[in-house]
Amino acid sequence: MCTGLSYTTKNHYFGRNLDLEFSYNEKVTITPRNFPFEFRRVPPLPTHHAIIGMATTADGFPLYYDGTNEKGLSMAGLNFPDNADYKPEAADKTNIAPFEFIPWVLAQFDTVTQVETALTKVNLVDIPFNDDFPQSPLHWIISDSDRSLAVESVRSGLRVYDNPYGVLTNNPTFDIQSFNLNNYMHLSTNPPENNFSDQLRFDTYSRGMGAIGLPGDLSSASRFAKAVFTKMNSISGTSESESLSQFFQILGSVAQQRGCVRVGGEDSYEITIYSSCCNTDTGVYYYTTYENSQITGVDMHKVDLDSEELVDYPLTKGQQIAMHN
Ligand SMILES: C[C@H](CCC(=O)NCCS(=O)(=O)O)[C@H]1CC[C@H]2[C@@H]3[C@H](O)C[C@@H]4C[C@H](O)CC[C@]4(C)[C@H]3C[C@H](O)[C@]12C
Repeated sequence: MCTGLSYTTKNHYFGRNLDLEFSYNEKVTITPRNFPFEFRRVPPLPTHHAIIGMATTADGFPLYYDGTNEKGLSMAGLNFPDNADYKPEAADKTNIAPFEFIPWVLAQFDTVTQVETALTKVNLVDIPFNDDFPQSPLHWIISDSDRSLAVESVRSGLRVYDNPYGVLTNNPTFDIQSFNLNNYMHLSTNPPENNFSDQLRFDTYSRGMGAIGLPGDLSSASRFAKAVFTKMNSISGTSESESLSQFFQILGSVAQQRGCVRVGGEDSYEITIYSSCCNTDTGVYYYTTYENSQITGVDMHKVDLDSEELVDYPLTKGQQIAMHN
């Protein structure tokens, strides 16, 4: 399971939790403007926008999980098992393989609205990267500082939804996730009032009772409701420290602790492998990992963005403890 998030204070921030039981050796990866992007079915992009994000590089190609370009456009792929349905090549369409989708979008577009127009021609074609990296069932959140989309290639075709929450988790499809929120409209950040019966007296014995009923389990439908509630009610100052802290707190509200979600075998548990938060205005990509609560940052503008070579930074994974004595 995963959770993607877009959040605006003075600057715009975009990131995600990556929840999985193993790692593909992902690194913070910068693709500079002259890295030659080649695609399977559409023309290459020898020059393009620079990108920073989390990726596994294979055969020299950056397989992005999430990323932001130098114009502030961002995109993340999240698991979408049994619903993702990629198509055969179509002659009248722009045929993009799923693993190319993030690079193809971030390489050339500046805004969500531009992407939305381009998506009317896009066909997510069923071409895997190679035998070592078979097809992933994904859907995507695409955001800028103004708006977000959810993009899903399902049996009935490519579905592009306006995403007013700036949140994406996993199954079910985005229309059902949105509909489910109707069940939570009674939740409040204020103390509850007695609508139960005027013949009974109740005691608001604890703070937070207005949101009793907000799910706390780790299923994707529950994480969606929880992340939307937390984000929509989120209040923070506008400094970098306050904004970043709030962003990681929202992601923390739906993080996965080892032991709570068993997958497959005896000792296999899904955990939040990393949480990321990119300041999309400054191009600084911040992350924490399961065992490294200290925020680590990479500034895309500190490398030569006109070069042709990928630059990557292995994750700092152990705790960085600041001792007082
Ligand atoms: C599984 C990851 C999403 C996290 C998530 O939702 N996990 C929940 C798993 S489950 O529902 O509970 O089973 C996704 C996000 C990005 C994906 C990766 C990126 O798409 C980049 C490449 C793409 C290649 O086709 C496959 C390997 C891969 C390296 C992908 C592996 C995997 O599918 C990733 C890492």
